[in-house]
Amino acid sequence: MGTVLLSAKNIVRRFGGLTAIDKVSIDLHQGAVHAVIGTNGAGKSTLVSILSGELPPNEGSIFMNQADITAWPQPRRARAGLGRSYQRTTIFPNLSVHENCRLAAQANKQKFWSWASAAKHCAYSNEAADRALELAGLARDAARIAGLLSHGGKRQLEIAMGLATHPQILLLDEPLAGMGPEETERMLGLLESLKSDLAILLVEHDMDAVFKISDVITVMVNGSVIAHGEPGAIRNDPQVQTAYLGEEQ
Ligand SMILES: Nc1ncnc2c1ncn2[C@@H]1O[C@H](COP(=O)(O)OP(=O)(O)OP(=O)(O)O)[C@@H](O)[C@H]1O
Repeated sequence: MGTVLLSAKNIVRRFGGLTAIDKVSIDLHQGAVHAVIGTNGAGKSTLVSILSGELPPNEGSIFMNQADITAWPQPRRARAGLGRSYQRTTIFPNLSVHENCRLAAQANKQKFWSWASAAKHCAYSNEAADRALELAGLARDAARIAGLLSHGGKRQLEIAMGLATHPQILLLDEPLAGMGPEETERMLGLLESLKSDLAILLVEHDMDAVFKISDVITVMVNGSVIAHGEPGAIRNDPQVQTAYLGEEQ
């Protein structure tokens, strides 16, 4: 695995009396898909929100390329190369696929003079959108109205919108939710093709997909990490089998 691009150390997050994240540490490496799995309510989405900067941790630190970004708000992290996709679809359904990507690129690169120029004339964001659609396998759908894409196509578009911001790190929260087998295969192929340049964090309930695509897996139960390692080791870990995989079977 490549360099550590994002590192979180001893993260704690409480909601009132509930400790949703309890001293969780995680390193995301370039060229690797790092899955975080766990039972419902284990704290996976909370962890993603803390890494992306949408929620502050109560304790712990987050580093990106060795800079301490714990106090950075979400837009600053995004500009520095931290992209995320969401559990719910977040596209603009009435705009074209290309326009969605262009706006994502433009929003991430706001300059004070951009208020005065029409977005469609912005060369930077047009190029970023072209590149993202090419990478995400959506170039042929650029002119289609986003709301008319299939469910899988919309999830692909969300990844393309993330890519339009030129991320180094991509945080994906259940990108396979609601997908059929063919769409899942396509998405896994896409993640595989993207991963050499990126560090990818994948929160996902589809265990077949997780074990197929991940280089490293972290298993969470009730806010704590109970195991961390390569897929083979995780599959055979008795504690994981009891706490989580056994429950699935
Ligand atoms: N904003 C909030 N306010 C209060 N409690 C919250 C909030 N967000 C999450 N929680 C609680 O924190 C715990 C962790 O939730 P989280 O959504 O991170 O789990 P998860 O592992 O992503 O679950 P799932 O797999 O069901 O999406 C849960 O008990 C949840 O109810």
